[in-house]
Amino acid sequence: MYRRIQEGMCLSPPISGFDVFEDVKKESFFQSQPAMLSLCAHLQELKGKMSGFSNTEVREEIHKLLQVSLWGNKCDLSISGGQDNSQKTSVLSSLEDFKAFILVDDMDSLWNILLRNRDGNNESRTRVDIVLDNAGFELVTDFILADAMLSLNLATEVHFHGKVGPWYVSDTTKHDYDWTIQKCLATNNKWMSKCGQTWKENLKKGRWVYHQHLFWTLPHEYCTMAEVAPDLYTELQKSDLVLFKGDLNYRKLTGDRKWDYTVPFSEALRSFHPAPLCSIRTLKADVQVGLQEGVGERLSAAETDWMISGKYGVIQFSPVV
Ligand SMILES: O=P(O)(O)OC[C@H]1O[C@](O)(CO)[C@@H](O)[C@@H]1O
Repeated sequence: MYRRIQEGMCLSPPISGFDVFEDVKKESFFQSQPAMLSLCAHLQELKGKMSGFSNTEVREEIHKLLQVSLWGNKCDLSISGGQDNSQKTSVLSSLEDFKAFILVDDMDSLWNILLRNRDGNNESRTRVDIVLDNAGFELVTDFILADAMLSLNLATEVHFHGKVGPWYVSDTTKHDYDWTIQKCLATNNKWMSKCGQTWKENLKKGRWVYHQHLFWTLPHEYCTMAEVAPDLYTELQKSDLVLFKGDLNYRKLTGDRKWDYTVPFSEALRSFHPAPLCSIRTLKADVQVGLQEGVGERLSAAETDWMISGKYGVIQFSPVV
């Protein structure tokens, strides 16, 4: 359907470059602004005190921001049919309450990779890639996470991957990416504006890099990437850690199959192992692997819509196997 819409636009010059979802995406950004402001203030405060942080404190902070980025994935405009689905309240203050809804949390595995950079010598490089999902609140949570990873010396460069055109209503395009940074920079809130400034500089200095590839809007499951888009697979192989945001990425990682809940994530990925990777996803479609014995059955008995409501989430890691 999204390709059909895109095709319709492409065949209608002079509006072939028009994003039919632009207005709802912008509206969702503005409606989430109070929640974004509190995150930006939190990040700047963190930067002010992090020089004396122990590794344990750094771990705790980055774990918090990973969870913020996870819950940011609740805000997509395809699950709400384009209706307001913005973040109205600060996520940070709710993290403890939300913990029970994280079905898999592989933070330890992520930490082992990120710690290598922090403990390494100045010449070591750690590249983290983020395969983006929704613009609006979720994108800002991804920026906050990426900024913190650089500032806390857990990574040296972050590469973002976006869509070539409008997709699943709110998915991030290059225009959304640049627009969001520019809007943050131009706001009259000092913390948000400072964030926007840093993010613009990160791009200029090559600490942040934006990529786009047609593959992300093609129907292929990711285990075919090496064959269908070898250039993209080779690009991901340069990464130390690839974070896949959102539900649709999870469906394509696991091939949207009816896996048993307990099948290991690495197995469900089949031949897709370009680099260590992690899915950060709230559940909106009926595929889930890597659960402890009995968890899926227990949830199914208690809540018929647990796999599609966006209430549950995973931070699920796979090493290169
Ligand atoms: O933005 P996300 O997290 O990838 O979610 C997209 C998901 O939303 C839906 O369009 C509706 O729930 C799913 O079909 C799709 O997997």
